[in-house]
Amino acid sequence: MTQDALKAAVADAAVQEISPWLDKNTVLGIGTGSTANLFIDRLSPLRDRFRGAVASSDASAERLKALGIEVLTLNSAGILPFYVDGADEVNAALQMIKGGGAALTREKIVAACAERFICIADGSKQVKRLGQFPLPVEVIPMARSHVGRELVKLGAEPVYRQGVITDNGNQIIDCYDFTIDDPIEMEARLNAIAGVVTNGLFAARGADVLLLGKEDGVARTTRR
Ligand SMILES: O=C[C@H](O)[C@H](O)[C@H](O)COP(=O)(O)O
Repeated sequence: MTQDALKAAVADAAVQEISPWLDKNTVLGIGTGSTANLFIDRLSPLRDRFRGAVASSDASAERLKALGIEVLTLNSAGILPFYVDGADEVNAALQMIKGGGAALTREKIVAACAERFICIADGSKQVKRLGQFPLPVEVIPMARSHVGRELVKLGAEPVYRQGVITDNGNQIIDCYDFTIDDPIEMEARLNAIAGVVTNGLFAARGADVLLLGKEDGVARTTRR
C-alpha cells in the first residue's frame, strides 16, 4: 500500500470513530496537513449530522468551508468533544512531534480545548524515540537569533525555515540532531525561552487515541 492509501485508511477509521457521537450541537476540532485533509474530505458527506468545526489553520478552514462545513471560532465553540489531526512522529506513549506544516501553535490550542485527541497517521510516523523529525519551534520574528542561541545551548542544531510565515505572523526554527530524553520536560523548557510562541512537542498533552495505518490494517491504540 502507498503512504497515501494508509493515510486514507486512517481518515476513514477516524470518521468511524467519531460518527456515533455526532449530533446537531457537535463542534469538531480539525487539524492540518495531508492526513487531516483526507479526514475533512471524508467528513463532508456527514455535514448535516453535526454543527460545524474549529480549524487549526487557515488552510483547513478554507477546505472545510469549500465542502459546506461551517467553521466556528474557538472562542464561540467552547469545549470540543474531539480533535482529529495527523502527526510528524508519534511514540508508544502517544506523544508527538507536530508542526511540519507550521500549524503547531493553533493545533496545540485547539487540542487543548478537546476532550479527546485522535491522532491519525500512516505507519511511517511511528517512532521509538521522538526527535528524528526536526522539531519545529514557532518564534516571534525579533527573537529568532536569541532563540536559536538558546536552542544550541540545549544541544539542537537550529535551522531557520526560510520563506515560511505562520498563520500567526511568526517564523519557524527547526531543531535538527536533537536528543529528546524527556519529551514533557523538554516541551516545557523550550516554551520557557523568551520569544518562543510554542514548540512542536505534544507531550504534556499527547493523543488519547492513535489510529495508525499499517499494511495489515489500522491499529487502534489508546493512551495508558
Ligand atoms: O503543522 C502541521 C501538522 O502538525 C501536521 O499534522 C503534521 O505535519 C502531519 O502532516 P501530514 O499529515 O501531512 O503528514
